[in-house]
Amino acid sequence: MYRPEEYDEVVSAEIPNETDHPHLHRMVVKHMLHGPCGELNPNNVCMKKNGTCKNSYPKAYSDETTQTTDAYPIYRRRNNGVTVKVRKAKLDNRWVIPYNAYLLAKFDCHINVEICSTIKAVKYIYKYICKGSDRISFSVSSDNGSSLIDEIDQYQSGRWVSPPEGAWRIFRFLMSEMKPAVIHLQLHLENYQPLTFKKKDKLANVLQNPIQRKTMLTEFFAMNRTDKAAQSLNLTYSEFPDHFVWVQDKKFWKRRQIGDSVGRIVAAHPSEGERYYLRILLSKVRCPKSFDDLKKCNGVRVATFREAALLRGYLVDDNSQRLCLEEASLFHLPYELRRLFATLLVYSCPNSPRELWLAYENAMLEDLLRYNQMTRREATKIALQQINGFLQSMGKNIQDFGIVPQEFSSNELEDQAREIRAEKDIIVSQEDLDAIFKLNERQKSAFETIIEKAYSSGSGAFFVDGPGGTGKTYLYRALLAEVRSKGHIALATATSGIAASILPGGRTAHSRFKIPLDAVEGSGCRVSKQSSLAALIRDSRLIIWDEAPMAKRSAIEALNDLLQDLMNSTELFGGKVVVHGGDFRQTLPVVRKAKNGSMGNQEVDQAVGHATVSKHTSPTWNEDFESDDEVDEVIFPEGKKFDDQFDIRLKGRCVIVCPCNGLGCRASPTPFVLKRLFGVIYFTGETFYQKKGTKSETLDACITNSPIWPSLQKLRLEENMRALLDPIFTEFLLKIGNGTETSHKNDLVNIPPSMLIQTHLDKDPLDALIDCVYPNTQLHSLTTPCSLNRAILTTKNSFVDEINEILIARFPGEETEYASFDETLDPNDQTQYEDFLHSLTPNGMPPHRLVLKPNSPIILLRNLNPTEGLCNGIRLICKDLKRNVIHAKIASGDFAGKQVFIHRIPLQPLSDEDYTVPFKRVQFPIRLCFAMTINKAQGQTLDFVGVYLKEPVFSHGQLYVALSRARTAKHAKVLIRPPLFDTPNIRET
Ligand SMILES: Nc1ncnc2c1ncn2[C@@H]1O[C@H](COP(=O)(O)OP(=O)(O)OP(=O)(O)O)[C@@H](O)[C@H]1O
Repeated sequence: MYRPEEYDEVVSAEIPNETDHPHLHRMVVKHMLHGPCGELNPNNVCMKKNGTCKNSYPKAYSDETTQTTDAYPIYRRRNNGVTVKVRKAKLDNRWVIPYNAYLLAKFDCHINVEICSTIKAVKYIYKYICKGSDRISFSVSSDNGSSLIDEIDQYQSGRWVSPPEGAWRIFRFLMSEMKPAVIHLQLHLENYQPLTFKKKDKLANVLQNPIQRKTMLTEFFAMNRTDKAAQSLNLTYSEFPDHFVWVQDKKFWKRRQIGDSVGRIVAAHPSEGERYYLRILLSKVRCPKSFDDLKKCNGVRVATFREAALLRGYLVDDNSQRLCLEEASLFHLPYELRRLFATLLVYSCPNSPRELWLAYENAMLEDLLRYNQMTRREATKIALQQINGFLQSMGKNIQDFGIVPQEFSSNELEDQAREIRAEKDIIVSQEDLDAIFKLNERQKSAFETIIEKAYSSGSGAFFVDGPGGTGKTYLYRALLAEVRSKGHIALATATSGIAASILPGGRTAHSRFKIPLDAVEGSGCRVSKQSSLAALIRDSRLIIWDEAPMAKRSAIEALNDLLQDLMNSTELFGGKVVVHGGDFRQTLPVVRKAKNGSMGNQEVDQAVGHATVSKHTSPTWNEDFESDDEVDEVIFPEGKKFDDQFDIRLKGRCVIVCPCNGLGCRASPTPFVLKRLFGVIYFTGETFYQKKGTKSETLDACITNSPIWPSLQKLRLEENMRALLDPIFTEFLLKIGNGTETSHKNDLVNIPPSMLIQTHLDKDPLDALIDCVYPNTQLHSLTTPCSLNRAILTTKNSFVDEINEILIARFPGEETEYASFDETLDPNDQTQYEDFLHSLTPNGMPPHRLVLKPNSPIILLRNLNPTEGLCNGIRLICKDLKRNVIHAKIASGDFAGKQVFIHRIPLQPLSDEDYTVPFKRVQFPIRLCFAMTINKAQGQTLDFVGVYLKEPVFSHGQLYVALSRARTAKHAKVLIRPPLFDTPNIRET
């Protein structure tokens, strides 16, 4: 479909090379170029009245192909100086029309090619096939300047059949083909199927003819009733065409022998009512035997498909908060019920909180009335105070929800001493007290330095730096135990919820000090000087902030300002003893590439780095990298000079650089991973992106750039305590961590063969890995929950899902399926994209189809209520799986053993995720966690670690994090797939 005047065909310099396209070897490849237009040829047919090309040629140069938010991608057009002459004009890469070299070479003719880069571009597949030069509008006019203009008369629509099309039509060749075939599955309510009949047919006969009444849907039900194969396959309606073929003339399904197809139930709009709800049921319910069967669930029969969808949990029930509390109240855990009520208020925004409170007031007061023998007023006051406490830890106040009865004044529900009492109530474990005497030399020296300051009432600001496993957490626990056991207050905080949950009484620093999540320079903590929190902070002897390198420096500076203000002192941190800690080696969250300049969520909204790099000074760019716009210059640590060996290897799109382990160099994040800088390997994470367009903000973001940084006393831990039992393994880990392990071409490092799963055995290697990590005895022990201190770690969420699916199928017990309700933000998109949205599992979101069994391990994906242990990354064991609430037990960290309720919440993909259809998913914020990503495992010590490398790790740092979760080499197994010869990062010796 082209117009010869518009496009030219030339042999261009951009012939794909042999490595990219081995099949093109020695073929002459022609490329299509847009004919010269604009200044080069103002009369070209593509020119619009305003003097621009209607196809926007010449396009801009671009180093890489990138996907844009609208339909077309921006293709790679490198400014490599190569030009070709076309009709006397010199054209370069900006004029090349998207092409496929193979097709051009094979058919030797013009063939336009576009990449359908987004779901919104799919329409082009259909549009381009149906549109074209065979239909035109044309006008006939004479040159004699006749004044009468009759547009209707003049304009005609004509159809032009070209000779090739004529030939194809005469010979009945296929004009287009679609593979695999998409089968449109009929959708109709009972007895509402369309009937076709001829004029002369008698209606009574038509109605009585059983064949006439048959449709794909009625026969799908019939097959499920009668056909053994259909029953054992247990399929949904959309899956049915994968295994059966519809015979249209005889109207029956027969077993598929060859080929494949995709089943799509025809769309129904929510406004169609029952037909829409029938479609929801048909897309989810397996092996339904009749319309009536769809209306039954757990022995209950309802009257409508809507009710059935609600009953099965496929729709958000207006009543869902009530049902959730109803189900949770059956467990008689009133304290937990109060916490659940508070999270429901915050996350599910009920229409009438007061009615909800009144309906479940009795259940929520049960323990206070029965065991504490309080009056009803006293019990209500305590319950509301507690609920207010939960709400306040989530940044809300009970007064915002209108549930407080009039007889209570607002002051009455503010428990002034709550903060201090809660801190004093923290139980110091014997284990932590014993740790004080088990500290190694470095830990002991750090411990004494810090404690000496804490007891002398002198000021002290520290940074505890040590590779993973050197006992930083162990040291913090010993410090907390020492101070608390003497009756003093010690505040334990961390940047992320999961790190906070490992510390006794740990809270995220943001929630503890009320630091705004989007803290920018000068933004203050929201703590009033008269509040109980202010009193608590003033009273504290010690403040610990773990994972400080992951926090923005503005947050740490905000704490400094807060303490100076509360203590009326200009000393650093108001003269308090504050211990920061962390490990610059591990994979660190970095600022993501955010659309519209907005930041990602708190946990990924970080940036740490220690050098910036400029395009002109960088000797070797890895061409695979996305973009280098953000980089201006290299700032090296003092005394270090640029080294010719300096190799910038850009893996993924990551940002962490650490030339000096965070001690002393200038820090500034860049969108690159710098490797081998001054003989040290630097690390990066999987999916961290540089936020675009706000470089200066990001450069400023990290702790090492703060004026506070030089004043922090650095305490170093060196001995790896996690792997103490296996010194050879420890040494190997440290070498990987420090980048001194011998690496080969493409940064390959050798993994000791004893740690590898053999891939040449008869057994499927993934099965072998699974068996190592979860031997049958572990998986099938119904009495004790599956051991959670084991995990398979891998690089991507898609691999995590693959392993979780295998393991949940093997796990004993009856499965419960929770389907999410996915809603497009634009209601008009709902019908079109609903099925597509179900297929997505964006980063940090639960899947559409969540399959769980009692005792299966899960991981929480949101900070529901960190103060109560419900933080992002915490692992739990499912106990009871109710329709609207999951009763679970916290399995790790300081809150291990605590029973909690989890409810559905609305979740949206992070704003920086590139989803063309913005949507909201209502689902339980959890995932299975037999397997998890390496990044999620950071900071945890595991009894057994399986590392599944379906693709190479993104960096040695990631490998280091994965392996260092184990204590000995015996407790870590690595499966490298595919076999290693061409895997870039890891190889077997
Ligand atoms: N002095 C010690 N004596 C005995 N065991 C120790 C000691 N120090 C640390 N450990 C143990 O070593 C393991 C790793 O320690 P810890 O988790 O404190 O390290 P970390 O530096 O915080 O690691 P990461 O940075 O990976 O979170 C833990 O199992 C801990 O109990």
